[in-house]
Amino acid sequence: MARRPLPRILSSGSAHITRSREMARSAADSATDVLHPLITITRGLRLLAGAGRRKWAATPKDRRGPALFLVAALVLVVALVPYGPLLALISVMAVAGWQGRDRTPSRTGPDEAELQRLRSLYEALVPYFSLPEDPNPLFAHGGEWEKAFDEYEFDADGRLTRLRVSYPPYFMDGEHSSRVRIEHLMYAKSGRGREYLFDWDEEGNELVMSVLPPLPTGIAAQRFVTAPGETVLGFTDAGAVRRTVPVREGDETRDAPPVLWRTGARSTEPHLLAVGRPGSGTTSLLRSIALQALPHGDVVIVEGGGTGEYASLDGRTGVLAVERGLSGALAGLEWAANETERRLIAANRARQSGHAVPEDTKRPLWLLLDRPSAFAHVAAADGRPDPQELLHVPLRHGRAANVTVVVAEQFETLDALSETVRTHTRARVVLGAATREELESVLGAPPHTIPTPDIPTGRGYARLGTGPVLRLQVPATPDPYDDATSDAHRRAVLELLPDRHTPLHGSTAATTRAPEPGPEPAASAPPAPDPEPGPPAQPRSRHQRQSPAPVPAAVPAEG
Ligand SMILES: Nc1ncnc2c1ncn2[C@@H]1O[C@H](COP(=O)(O)OP(=O)(O)OP(=O)(O)O)[C@@H](O)[C@H]1O
Repeated sequence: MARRPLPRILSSGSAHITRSREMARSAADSATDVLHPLITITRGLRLLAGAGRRKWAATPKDRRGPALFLVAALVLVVALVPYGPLLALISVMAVAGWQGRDRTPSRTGPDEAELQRLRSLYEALVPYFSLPEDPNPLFAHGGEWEKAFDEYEFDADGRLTRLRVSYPPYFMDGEHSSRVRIEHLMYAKSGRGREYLFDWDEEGNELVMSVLPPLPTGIAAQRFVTAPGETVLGFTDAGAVRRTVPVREGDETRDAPPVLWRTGARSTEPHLLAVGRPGSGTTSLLRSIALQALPHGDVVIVEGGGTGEYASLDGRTGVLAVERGLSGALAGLEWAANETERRLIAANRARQSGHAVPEDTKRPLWLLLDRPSAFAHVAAADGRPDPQELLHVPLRHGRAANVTVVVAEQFETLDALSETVRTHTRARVVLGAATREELESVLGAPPHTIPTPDIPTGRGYARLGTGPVLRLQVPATPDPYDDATSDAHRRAVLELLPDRHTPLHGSTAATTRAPEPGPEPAASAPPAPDPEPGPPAQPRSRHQRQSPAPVPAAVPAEG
């Protein structure tokens, strides 16, 4: 797949380095070619010298004198014979050249163990790829596996890394269950613990199985080079996407293939749902999205888990609220719904009167909800609406109003998500361990790989709308206040956090971390929307509501 070239400013540095590397490599190759005979003779001389040393060491001491005498006599004879020294030199060089020759045996095919693997895989596939009525079966017990496996590669440990299988045209490769059976069998026979890609060519009746290298886990949160409206969800395989972006990994900068999610008015998947098991990394994904959104937009965070994992964002410029309680969540989301409507009306009026759309309707607003299902039960018990109901307007009309909704939920509580959330979140991510059925139910299509059983945190799959299912590794974006976070990652996240717009006092910090014990006073909710599109009611984070603070600088201008 052709890659879109990077902007000159970004690519020129790395292109220069690549050119220099290529020049150095070709110079080294030429030098090796020229010096090859010398290298061979030197290696041979070294071997001869080593053999001589060993022989000398093995010679008993009482025989060393006569041996030395014999050698000296030989040298004398050679020196006296016409052309003796020259002939001796040529002979020594010839022997050294012979001794120093490259003796690595060139492999011409698989060894016995590898052959056995291929044979047993072939035998295992016979029941699936043969029919009793076939007079000339490609797959038959004791048949010729070479005809079915026309390309194969093994790694240094003798395990298959690539295999091209030709199969009979009557195999139902269009049926998902038939494919899955073959993929699981080949996975089991080729060695577990690695991730395999299965590429079915239905036209050519061929299947190529290849081992995928693990996705790099060393990329941490950083300022990614993206266009406005693009968010890096994570990184994927090199051939799977057309773009690359420069990333810092440790001390190195390299180009990596990102999974880019486009939001805003032209997005076809304006909202995202991320699903995973506990500890799979969905909170880190939301944190990563928030850090990328904040330089250009405002963020409202609703944390159903109530564990304070977004405390580092609380009170930062652009973070309009971090809500952990039901009342706060309801207030924040009600404001967001009103704000979406206000933006729509303002933009509509401007268009109708032939004016430019007001700037305050363009600033991206992000609603990040981590486990909103946690509120459903409390809300029902308390006779209050489920906060998810308030997502109806942002989800349905958010695209035109630059409002983006991101929901993270766990598999166990996925049923608690409302139909609106499911319908309108067309960008999907699954992180961590998941069965094929679970992956398919969230992504809408099965992945083409079978993942390893021990998946690193933040590893999963992404699918944007009806696009392909992509492998995904989310950049490490841990909670900088977590003691378990490494110094490098803490620094990386702290560097990206905007300044605080209000000082965080000790008592407030405590309350922002603790889950809300009960319903908050209704007074904390933002005022009801104005009948006319007017100034938006601003939600504030809990500490702001407790101690009235100046309206944050990042709050959209009223209009
Ligand atoms: N992409 C990643 N790279 C490295 N470590 C990660 C990544 N994502 C998450 N982690 C680490 O894994 C742990 C769990 O992550 P996180 O809290 O994001 O998971 P979660 O799915 O939200 O789980 P929970 O709901 O139980 O908090 C944290 O210690 C976090 O730092």
